Amino acid sequence: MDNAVPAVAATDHPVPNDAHLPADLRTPLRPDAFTLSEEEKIASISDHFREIMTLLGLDLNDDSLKGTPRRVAKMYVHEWFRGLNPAYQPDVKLFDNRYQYHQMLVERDITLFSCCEHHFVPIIGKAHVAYLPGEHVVGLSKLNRVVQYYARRPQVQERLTRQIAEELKNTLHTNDVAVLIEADHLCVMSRGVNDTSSSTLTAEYGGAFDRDQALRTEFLRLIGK
Ligand SMILES: Nc1nc2c(ncn2[C@@H]2O[C@H](COP(=O)(O)OP(=O)(O)OP(=O)(O)O)[C@@H](O)[C@H]2O)c(=O)[nH]1
Ligand SMILES: [Zn+2]
Repeated sequence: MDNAVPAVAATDHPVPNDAHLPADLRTPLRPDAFTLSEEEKIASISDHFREIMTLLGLDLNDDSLKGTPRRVAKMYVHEWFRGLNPAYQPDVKLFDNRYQYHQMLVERDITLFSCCEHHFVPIIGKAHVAYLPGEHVVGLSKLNRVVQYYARRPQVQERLTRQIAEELKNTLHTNDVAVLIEADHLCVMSRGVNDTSSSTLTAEYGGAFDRDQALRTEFLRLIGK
């Protein structure tokens, strides 16, 4: 269950997030990012969100509104931004490639829900990932979990794309990885330019996908591009 919350405090995992990624790909975090427990973060975010609602002029005594600050705080910590907490880093299991399957494996149309770090509104789309198996194959759902872990943070699409690709290279022990993301940014659709028809595509190609145009073309064909 993606949204299940393990009974651990953030302080149980005081390792810096993304330490295994190249420095330019790490989500910018404060050194004290993991000193508060999840419950302490929820309590404090809730207080601050109550203040925002009050400043907007809303009456927090209203039956429908009074639970909103804590609702939003829980949503931020447990759902939208759970990927900031290394406790939720997926445990990716590899299996021996007993079948000697060495062609491309594509996991396409992975549901992607993220949040624009400039406006804190949703980014909604799909990720398509592919790799060339060597000695090992990966459990399929783990590809979706890696996408979701990095998506559930304040993001820009370019960094998200490269974080997923880098993580897959590390865990699958191969550079032969492709990631393509197509997404709608609510900051573009619902405000600012108010464009509801444009969408954003980003791609990262590693190893053979970078070198071999035919392989890239095949990947794009398999995901329907
Ligand atoms: N490169 C990139 N830009 C993004 C992403 N998400 C949002 N943005 C852009 O971030 C930019 C922030 O620009 P600003 O000019 O500071 O913000 P703004 O005044 O709200 O800009 P407008 O959206 O044009 O109204 C905007 O152009 C957004 O479209 C993303 O994933 N990648
Ligand atoms: Zn935005």
